[in-house]
Amino acid sequence: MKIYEKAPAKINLLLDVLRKREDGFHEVEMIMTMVDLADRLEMEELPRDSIMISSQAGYIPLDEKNLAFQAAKLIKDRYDVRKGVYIHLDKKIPVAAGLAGGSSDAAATLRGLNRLWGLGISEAELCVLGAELGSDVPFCVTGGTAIATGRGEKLERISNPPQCWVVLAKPPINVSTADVYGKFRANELKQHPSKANMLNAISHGSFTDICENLGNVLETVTLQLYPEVLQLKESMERLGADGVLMSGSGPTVFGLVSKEAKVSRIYNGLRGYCKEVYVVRMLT
Ligand SMILES: C[C@](O)(CO)[C@H](O)COP(=O)(O)OP(=O)(O)OC[C@H]1O[C@@H](n2ccc(N)nc2=O)[C@H](O)[C@@H]1O
Ligand SMILES: Nc1ncnc2c1ncn2[C@@H]1O[C@H](COP(=O)(O)OP(=O)(O)OP(=O)(O)O)[C@@H](O)[C@H]1O
Repeated sequence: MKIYEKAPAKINLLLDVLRKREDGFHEVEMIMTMVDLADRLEMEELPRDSIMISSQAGYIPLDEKNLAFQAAKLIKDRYDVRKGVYIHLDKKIPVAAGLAGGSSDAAATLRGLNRLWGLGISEAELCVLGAELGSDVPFCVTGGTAIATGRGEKLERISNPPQCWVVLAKPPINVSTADVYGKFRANELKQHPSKANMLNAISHGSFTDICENLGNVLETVTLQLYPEVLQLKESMERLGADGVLMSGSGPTVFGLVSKEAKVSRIYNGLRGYCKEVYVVRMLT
């Protein structure tokens, strides 16, 4: 039997860091949602007890370093499954982009193998397993729109923001999440984004207020390290996006756009100097 799972990319509408914890992670407050740029995973049982990964993307690891491999191994070990699986990853989400591509593949693997092997694991338990693989994985298991706290693994589901266009642009640089958190200084922060205002905007379905209250404190690090990310933000604003923010630790910048008529102008303007530009919809 073959099964398929979609692994969508996430964006952070709000990302605040409260403090560094004793375990080295940071206590965060985030509001996350999904967009319809997605990897596609195909999973098929193997006649022997092993995990095999393939992908059309030549630039990701296909061994135990792959997050989908790690997810398959975790679920096999924890539930004592003595079966093998072949997983093909059709990568569409850019890698190391701040869009949780690897985390979403891991989450899709957990959901898919739960189905393929009929394990009957609850979504809450899949999230607990996911947290062992990475801070963004639990949110990728549930999807939707959520407030994420703790190191990102504690989730509270909220209503989806109103539908809009999302233009994603990734400059050709690789940003390490660990490096960005490592350089972040909470005590030097002048302003925190307002979670209350963003929640109010989402609950009222106010696109304008959502755009006004976007905020990501990790921009203080990534924009300093990589001025091209700041330039990309400025270009997107100049080209007419309604709200612009860096996603996660970057370097991808997203622009929220309400009117379809504006989208092609922004896309064409960015494509002049940025090769990786995507126009997608919010997943609602
Ligand atoms: C930037 C975000 O993508 C926003 O959604 C996440 O906070 C990061 O999620 P992630 O990539 O799944 O992160 P993990 O794989 O768990 O951690 C990578 C590294 O980022 C740092 N890290 C991550 C999450 C967190 N709350 N505090 C941290 O300090 C740690 O140094 C960790 O070693
Ligand atoms: N299935 C996978 N897809 C993409 N990258 C993977 C995968 N498995 C492991 N990796 C490795 O993980 C690293 C981060 O890739 P990923 O695309 O998940 O980053 P990201 O979008 O910045 O994630 P996040 O937003 O959660 O920080 C890369 O160095 C990549 O080689």
